[in-house]
Order: sequence, then structure tokens, then C-alpha cells
Amino acid sequence: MTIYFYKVWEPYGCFSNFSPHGIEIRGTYWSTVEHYYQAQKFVGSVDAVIIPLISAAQTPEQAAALGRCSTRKVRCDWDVVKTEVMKEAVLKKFLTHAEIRETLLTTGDNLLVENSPNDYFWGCGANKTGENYLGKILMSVREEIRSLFCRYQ
Ligand SMILES: Nc1c(N[C@@H]2O[C@H](COP(=O)(O)O)[C@@H](O)[C@H]2O)[nH]c(=O)[nH]c1=O
Repeated sequence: MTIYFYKVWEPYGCFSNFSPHGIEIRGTYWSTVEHYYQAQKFVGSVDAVIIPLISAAQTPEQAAALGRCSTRKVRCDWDVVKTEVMKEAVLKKFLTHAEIRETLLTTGDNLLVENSPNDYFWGCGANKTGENYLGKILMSVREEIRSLFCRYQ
């Protein structure tokens, strides 16, 4: 079976990076994975000044809008590092919050797919042919957590 998720208020909404589950990474707290991910785009860039604004954004939607601003300059290695940045944040989210960790574990070996209609990298896109990197990261985090917590095996 394939489990599709996308919006926070839909089934399996806790798998969305917009879900209200904070993470602490290297001593800094981020309200959502999305806040952290969008801010990392500007580490070491000339537009690093935007990082505290992303961090302070009231909602993940606002954090994403700031990070997607086309006039800002994203760090030059972003395409190389972005999946690792996402993996670290998603792993931290599920290590931090026990209730969503259980939800992730109850999905067993089902395929997890971010059902984003317009994202063919992190999601499956409108025609379901996208790369689904967020789903792949969630499945690898599920595997890692399974071996760490030794349950549902
Ligand atoms: N869930 C979700 C989205 N999807 C998320 O957007 C992020 C990719 O952003 P970017 O690299 O800037 O295109 C990534 O975290 C992906 O999971 N986008 C949205 O506008 N609304 C949403 O509810």
C-alpha cells in the first residue's frame, strides 16, 4: 500500500515538514523542519541576513515564502547539500517527538509519498512521477528509528 501525505490537517499530516514539531539542531531551536530547511539555504550566502527572519517567522508558510524569495541568493552548494540537510532535520523531528515516531513506525513497510501537486523533487508532483525525496527520507528515518528503538520488528 502507498501512504500519501501532504497538508498538515490531512491524514498523516505529521509527516509534512510544516507540522508543528520543533527541533533543536546544534543548540538552535526551530519551530518546524520547514523553518530549519529554508534557513539552511542561506548559510554562508551573501543573503545570510535573512536567516534570523526565517527563524522568527510565525508560520512554516511564512518561513517557506521567505526562503523561496527569488531575489535572494541561495548558497552555492545548496543542490549538493539539501537532501542531507533535510535528512538531519527529519530524523531529529522523529527522535524528539514520541507520538509521531509511533505514527511513523505503524506505517510498517508501506511506501510513503509526499503528494505535492507541484513539487517533483521532494514530492511526487501532479502526475505521480516525481522523485519523492521527502518520502524516501521518511522511509530511511523509519528504518533508522526501527533499529534504534527495536520495536515492530
Ligand atoms: N508540505 C508543503 C510543501 N512542501 C515542502 O516544501 C519544501 C520545499 O521547498 P522548496 O525547496 O523551497 O521548494 C519541502 O519541505 C517540501 O516538503 N510546500 C508547500 O508550499 N506547502 C506545504 O504544505
